Amino acid sequence: MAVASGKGGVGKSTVTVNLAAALARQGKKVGLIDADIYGFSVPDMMGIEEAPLVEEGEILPVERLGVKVMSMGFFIQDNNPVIWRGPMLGKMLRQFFSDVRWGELDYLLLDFPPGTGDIALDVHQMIPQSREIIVTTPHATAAFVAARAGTMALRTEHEVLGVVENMAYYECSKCGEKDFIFGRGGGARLAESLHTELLAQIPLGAPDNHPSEPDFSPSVYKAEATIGQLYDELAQRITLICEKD
Ligand SMILES: Nc1ncnc2c1ncn2[C@@H]1O[C@H](COP(=O)(O)OP(=O)(O)OP(=O)(O)O)[C@@H](O)[C@H]1O
Repeated sequence: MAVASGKGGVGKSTVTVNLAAALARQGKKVGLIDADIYGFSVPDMMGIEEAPLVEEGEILPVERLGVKVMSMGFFIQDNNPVIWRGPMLGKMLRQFFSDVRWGELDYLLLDFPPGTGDIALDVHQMIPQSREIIVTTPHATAAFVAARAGTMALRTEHEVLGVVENMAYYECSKCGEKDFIFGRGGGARLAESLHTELLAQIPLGAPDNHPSEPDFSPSVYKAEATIGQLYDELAQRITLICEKD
């Protein structure tokens, strides 16, 4: 299941790690590939500091919050940039499928790089049966650019499961009033243009986590938080769609 976006910075990685954690909370066996090879951020978002172990020539994914994670970030020292051309990226990604001991999984999530570049195309060709979730903000431009990522999925005959509108609104903690800071309706319009569903609207808000907590994951909302519950509902909707087939 690939998570894609048009523009960068709309929260695609945040949605991927939280959806993965929510699926794991439901007892699903979940893997996550950080396929954003230039802009990897999943290890940092999940607070993973350890490197994966290698056993009998296979890489063991790092497990966090019940999610098995693999990222280019595990093989890069000191936050150095990845300076590779397209074919190398595809090769690396292929290794994430072939040389990693995933074990049995119910869901393997892929955090795509933004846009419709080499990696997105590689994955489309590598796993033709993959399904896709498109993340956008409510802003008209973000939704317009995201439509291209959605159209790419449709052209490569990937099923689009639906749209997640992130940063949909800000809810005042005192009066509960919703403020639609980035505009309204981008997610719904995008879903309509792709003939799919608007799966969730996630508001603005930082996770309430502290480094002293065990398994500290800076970008993962707790299950009991309002946004954590929205991710649980998103995970339920997705399992309903996927498991009815
Ligand atoms: N609902 C939200 N509320 C508040 N901050 C958010 C929310 N969603 C994402 N963010 C923050 O916005 C920033 C961008 O998010 P993220 O890295 O997930 O976006 P992205 O689309 O994956 O970016 P890129 O395309 O550059 O990889 C991060 O700092 C993240 O913590």
